[in-house]
Amino acid sequence: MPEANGPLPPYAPPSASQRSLLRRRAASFGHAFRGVGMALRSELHLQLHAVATAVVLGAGFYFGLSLVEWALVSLAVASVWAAELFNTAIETLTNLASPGYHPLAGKAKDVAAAAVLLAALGALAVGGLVFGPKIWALLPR
Ligand SMILES: Nc1ncnc2c1ncn2[C@@H]1O[C@H](COP(=O)(O)OP(=O)(O)OP(=O)(O)O)[C@@H](O)[C@H]1O
Repeated sequence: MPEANGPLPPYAPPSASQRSLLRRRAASFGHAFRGVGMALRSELHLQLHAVATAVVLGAGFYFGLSLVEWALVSLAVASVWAAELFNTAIETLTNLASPGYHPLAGKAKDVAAAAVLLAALGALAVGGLVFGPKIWALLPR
């Protein structure tokens, strides 16, 4: 480990194994973005989330949220997106594994949907607590 302000170690170009690691990491990001794109194209719920996210970000800038408020809103928005994406993945796998009716398939889908509901309720609570007082203050009295 070089001393602070000490001489920098000589530049070593990434080795072949490091380059392939970087390529794999970059490919993983590509797969993840492709997953978001595919889910967005097929799922109406996610399209609505995209609109809701744009509205929330716009409202956040309009009201000039504090850093902590931005952190809470970001977590709430991300948790709903994550829950929806997991739900889509579980629905897709369930349809593949059990195209016909099966109580376990129904259970998997219901539990995945419950996770979305929970994330959405949490986001609603955060949205109400962060934006509620600001909107209230704008209302004419
Ligand atoms: N293969 C199945 N076997 C048993 N029950 C199922 C099956 N598929 C769906 N269900 C039941 O029907 C409900 C709705 O399933 P569906 O696949 O239509 O999901 P959804 O919530 O309408 O999804 P989305 O609207 O996001 O596509 C499930 O939550 C589950 O209770």
